[in-house]
Amino acid sequence: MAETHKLELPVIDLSSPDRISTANSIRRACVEYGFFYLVNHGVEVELFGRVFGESRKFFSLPLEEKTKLARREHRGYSALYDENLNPSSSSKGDSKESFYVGPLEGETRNLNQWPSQEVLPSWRSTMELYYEKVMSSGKKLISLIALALNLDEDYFETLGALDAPAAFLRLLHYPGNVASSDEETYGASAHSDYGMITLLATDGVPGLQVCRDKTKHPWIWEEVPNKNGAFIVNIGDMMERWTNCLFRSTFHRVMSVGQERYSVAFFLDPNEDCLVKCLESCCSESCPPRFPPIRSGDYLTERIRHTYGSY
Ligand SMILES: O=C(O)CCC(=O)C(=O)O
Ligand SMILES: [Fe+2]
Repeated sequence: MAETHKLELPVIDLSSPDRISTANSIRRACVEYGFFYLVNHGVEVELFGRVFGESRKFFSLPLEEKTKLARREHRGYSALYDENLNPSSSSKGDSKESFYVGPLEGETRNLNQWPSQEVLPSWRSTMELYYEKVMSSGKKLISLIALALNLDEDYFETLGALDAPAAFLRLLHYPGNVASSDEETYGASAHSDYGMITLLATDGVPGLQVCRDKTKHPWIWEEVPNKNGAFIVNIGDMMERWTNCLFRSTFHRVMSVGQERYSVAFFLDPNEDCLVKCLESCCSESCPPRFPPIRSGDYLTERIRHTYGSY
């Protein structure tokens, strides 16, 4: 792989007592990059270790064991090449396998699929704990994002966006040894995330790249190095729409570096019934709303259907 420039993303401290200055930094980061590192977020390094350990155990199971939990209702196992985020780039699909965990509360909680207790006894409790902890960091971050948008810090809460949020945990495994024939193989081909915000943890193996200006051709890709213990946070398309394109949902991809890689993404999306309407604080006479209001659930279902061919 040709040398790519390493991006120095802004670092946001979630526990800083100076919330106004933190909110200002978040605003700059979301306008300029759509990506930043989040530190002092409250999820312990030890828990990251356990989540990556359990993830490795699951993906090491025989394929027929994993296939018993094949993805249904956007929960469970999705095998290598199942997903093609960018159909125009490679016909084969992305060389990654993944596992989705959906909301742990509310009516849909029973749709989750779990590896059997006999095979992986600590798996479910580890993932549930991680889900809760990242959710709590994510909610704190969203109150700072509200401040960054010149809104009350509980704006999204009051709107109901954070009641039973449609948040999905996604464990990812890039085998790294997939023989690349004549076409380039992507771990994850170029895409932007669909939702509000994503909090990503990786095992430190490189490969994540962003394209800061998708309108400029040819696309220029820059590497996002891992930062130990930090989340890599990015803005999704729904948030871009909500902010009338003030915040960017930045294109990114994962290149295979010939090395196995694990990562864990947490897609924090609002309650399905939440209406996503361009925020007044992001609109003006010279910059009117660019999108009509849309129900969050309808928007996401449509996007997921487009990627997988079904929900
Ligand atoms: O694995 C990574 O580093 C990124 C994964 C990603 O972009 C995604 O699942 O949306
Ligand atoms: Fe992504």
